[in-house]
Amino acid sequence: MTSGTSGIVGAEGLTADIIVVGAGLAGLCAARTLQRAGRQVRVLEASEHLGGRVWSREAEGYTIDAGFLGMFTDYPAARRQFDYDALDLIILKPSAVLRQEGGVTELLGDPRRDPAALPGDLTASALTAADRLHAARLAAEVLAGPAHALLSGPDTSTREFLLGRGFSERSLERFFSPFFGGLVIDRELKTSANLFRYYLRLLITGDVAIPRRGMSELPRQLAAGLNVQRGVRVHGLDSAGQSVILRTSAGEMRAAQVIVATDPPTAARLLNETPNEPRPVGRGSLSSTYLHFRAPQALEPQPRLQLNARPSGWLNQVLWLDQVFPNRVPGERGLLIASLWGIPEGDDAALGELAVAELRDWYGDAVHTLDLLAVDRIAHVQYPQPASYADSLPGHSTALPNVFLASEVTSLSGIQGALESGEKAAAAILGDLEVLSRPRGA
Ligand SMILES: Cc1cc2nc3c(=O)[nH]c(=O)nc-3n(C[C@H](O)[C@H](O)[C@H](O)COP(=O)(O)OP(=O)(O)OC[C@H]3O[C@@H](n4cnc5c(N)ncnc54)[C@H](O)[C@@H]3O)c2cc1C
Repeated sequence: MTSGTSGIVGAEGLTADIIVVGAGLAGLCAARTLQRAGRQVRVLEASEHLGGRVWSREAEGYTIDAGFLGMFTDYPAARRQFDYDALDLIILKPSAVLRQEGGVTELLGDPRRDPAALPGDLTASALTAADRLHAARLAAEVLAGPAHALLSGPDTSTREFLLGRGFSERSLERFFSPFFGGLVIDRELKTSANLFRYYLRLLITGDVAIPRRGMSELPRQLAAGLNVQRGVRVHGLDSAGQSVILRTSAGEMRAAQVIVATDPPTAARLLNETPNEPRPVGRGSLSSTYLHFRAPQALEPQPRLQLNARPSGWLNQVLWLDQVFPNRVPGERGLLIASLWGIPEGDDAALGELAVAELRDWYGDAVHTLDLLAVDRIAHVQYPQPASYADSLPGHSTALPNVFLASEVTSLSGIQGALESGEKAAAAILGDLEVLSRPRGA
């Protein structure tokens, strides 16, 4: 066999003891855990950047994240894996502006940490008086017991759960759909109610934060000291006795053990998943488009996330990043990120016009100053997590001998799920039962 262009072939013809396929958060977390346990690990990454879906780049002097991402500071796995001080986190305000029909704007949030949200919390048209009482009760309920316990037990859709709790249809349409639906890319609130309650808990007890220098700080911290080979795509895996052969764009490589840490659709292919698998790795994809606009100046001084609460149109969330990250903007300029539901057809210019047409309702003719800087069309942002999705999650062992899975798809779609899966895939190799028995979401 050949070892690949820069493979270091070990005594048994191995390129490395362990090869991790994919340098997203799951793969990097698994690789770091194994390397710290004394294993020889190599990470192969198809793209030229670290972090998979979590990364930032420079565009004409602006630092932009590939999409709008934030980390819940109370993710238990993030607390274990990251040095928060070194990440230099900027905490987003725990509130959001709801843009309702007819040009009405309503600020809602946690009044303890953002007192400006108090009047909206008390009077916003999105909530009835009864909704406010139900919300207070729900908040108290999710605070009882550990956060991860909210992920287990009987499940239903968020929509059914909220209606069952007495929340009004109006609150679902005008508040919960733009707020939680916008987060999980599911306007209809079909997503698991257990997941909703888990996220609600984390939002009450912690913050949403983004590193000052960009989301790339997360993978950079995990990857320090690791052997990561970029630009190497793995096309297939073959079992070979006690080892695994990897067919890659840089030739064949061989490892005693392999961790597949790609996005779920690719992982399903590499693991030769067949249809009707009871615990599928490929579970579909929710997609989204992100438009980055610059402007001579921000069109408003709002440092909070803005949620489009109108039930139609393409616009989902909007944030003026220059108000939160002045360091990412050259000079006194505006930088706006707008997310769209799905991936509309059309070239960049057409998508820019689509977003500007909807933003015109917010900012009037001043939208002519918006200049499209970059577009990210992301086919797999998350996988759908409907009611009871967790009943059929795959584990870390696979049908291929010596091949393990580290992926958000083993837990929940997000940074917690990715890190947790990296920890557990490594634990499966190391035989670390304590980590393996940690509950999902803990
Ligand atoms: C725009 C956006 C916003 C998000 N917002 C949030 C948020 O606010 N909070 C949150 O918690 N989560 C959020 N998420 C989800 C979160 O980013 C993911 O759940 C998490 O990063 C998944 O990590 P991963 O390592 O499992 O997969 P990935 O990040 O997909 O990493 C997989 C890696 O494998 C590589 N790869 C793929 N195929 C191959 C191959 N054949 N050979 C070699 N390498 C390969 C890829 O290039 C990639 O680097 C968001 C995601 C996106 C895209």
